[in-house]
Order: sequence, then C-alpha cells, then structure tokens
Amino acid sequence: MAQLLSEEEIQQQLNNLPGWTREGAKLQCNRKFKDFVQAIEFVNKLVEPAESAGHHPDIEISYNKVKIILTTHDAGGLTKKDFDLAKVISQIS
Ligand SMILES: C[C@H](O)[C@H](O)[C@H]1CNC2=NC(N)=NC(=O)C2=N1
Repeated sequence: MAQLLSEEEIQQQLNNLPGWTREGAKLQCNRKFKDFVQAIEFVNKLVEPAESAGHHPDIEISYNKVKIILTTHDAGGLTKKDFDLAKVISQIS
C-alpha cells in the first residue's frame, strides 16, 4: 500500500503543483472550459492515465466546470500516487 506523506512532504509537493489546493486529506483542482462538451472531453482524457496508474479521481462536473479530487482511500490520506496523478492531470488541456 502507498505510504502516507508527511506534512512537510505534502507542502513541498504542493509548492510544485500550481492550480491545486489541499483540503485536509484531499488534493483539489478546479478547471473551467468553454462549455459542457469541452468539460466532458477533458474528463475523458483523464480516463487512460487514471486507469494506467490504478488511481482514480473523484470528479464533479457542473456544466463547464470540472472539480478533480484526489486522495488515496486505502491509505487514508495523501500519498505520492495523488501527486503523481495530479501532475499528469495538470498537463492535460
Ligand atoms: C484495488 C485498487 O487498485 C484500489 O482499490 C485503488 C483503485 N483506485 C483508487 N483510487 C484512489 N483515488 N484511491 C485509492 O485508494 C484507490 N485504490
């Protein structure tokens, strides 16, 4: 099972991850698109990297806005897996 990161490690990782905030045991990112279709296209692009990583974000879609939430459920908090996937998601437009 992935190891929970220390408070210091979490802060270090967050400093290298613009656009993401930490909400307790979760990482969160809000993205806004032109319309619903573009928002769904973005969500579709997350499927392959999430499946490859065996790690799956919670996703909230509201018309043209997408909220992505990452946490490692089986570890009960934030692990390297969350930050690794967050970095990949940040590269997707
Ligand atoms: C067995 C399977 O790999 C696990 O249940 C994975 C699946 N995807 C997951 N995704 C997330 N975000 N957290 C997990 O702990 C998690 N666990």
